[in-house]
Amino acid sequence: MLKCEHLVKKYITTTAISDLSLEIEPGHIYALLGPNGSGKSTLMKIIAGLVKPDSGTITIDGVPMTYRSKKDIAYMPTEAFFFGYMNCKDIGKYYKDFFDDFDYDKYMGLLAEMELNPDQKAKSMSSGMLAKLKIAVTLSRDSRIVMLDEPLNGIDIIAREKIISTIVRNISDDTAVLMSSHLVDELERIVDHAFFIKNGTCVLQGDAEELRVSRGKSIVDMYKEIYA
Ligand SMILES: Nc1ncnc2c1ncn2[C@@H]1O[C@H](COP(=O)(O)OP(=O)(O)OP(=O)(O)O)[C@@H](O)[C@H]1O
Repeated sequence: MLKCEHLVKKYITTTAISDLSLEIEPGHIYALLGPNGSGKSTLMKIIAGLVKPDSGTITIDGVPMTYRSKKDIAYMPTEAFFFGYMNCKDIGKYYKDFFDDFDYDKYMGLLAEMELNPDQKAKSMSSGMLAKLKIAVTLSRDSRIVMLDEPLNGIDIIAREKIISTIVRNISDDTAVLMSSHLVDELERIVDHAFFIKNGTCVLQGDAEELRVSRGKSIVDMYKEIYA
C-alpha cells in the first residue's frame, strides 16, 4: 500500500535519510528500529508530509503522495502537541473539527480505557498521561496508515502493557501500523515485521518470524548485533 523508494534527506551537516526504501501493507504492525539519530523520526515526518525529501518517491496504492494523502495517515510525533488550557473533552472536539475521520465516541472510550479523566486539562497532566492522550487522539482516527513515534516513551511498565494491548485491539485489518521504540523487547511481542535503520538507511528488514527462524535469534538479539 505505502511504498517509499530511494528516499534521501540531507540537512546542512547531516544526511538523515540515505537511499531508504521500504513498503508497508495493511493488516500488519511494523517496527521501525534503530538507535538515537538513525533517522526514524525523519522518515516518519517525510511520510507524514511534514518534511520534504531531497529525492526519492512515496506512493500510496501506486499513486504519488500529495497533500490529499494526508487524510490516509494518522501520525503521532514524539512531542506533546496539545493546548494546555484545553481539557481532554475539548481536545477531542478540536480533533473532530479538524479531521473528518475522527471518531469522538471511540476517543471517549479510549480515554476511559487509559484511565484518563475527560475533564482534566492538558497543562495539569503528567508526561505519561500526555503520552496516553497522544495515543488516544491518534487511534481515534480512521486512517489506513498509523504512525506512532515512540508511543511507549515515558509510560510506566504497567501502563505500557495496557497501551500495547490498546494499540493492537484498535487496529483493523485494513490499517498498517508503523511504530518506533527503543523498547525493542516490548515491541518484539506484537510486531510482525521489522525495519532496522542505521545511518538513515534500512540495513535489514523482514517478517519478524522469518527473521527469527532464519537467523536463530530474537529481534532483540539482532538489534544488539546490528548496533553494538
Ligand atoms: N531539523 C533538523 N536539522 C538538522 N538535523 C536534523 C534535523 N532533524 C534531524 N536531524 C538529524 O538527522 C539525524 C536523524 O535524526 P532523527 O530524529 O530522524 O533520528 P531518530 O532515529 O528519530 O533518533 P531518536 O531515536 O533519538 O529519536 C540526526 O543526526 C539528527 O541530528
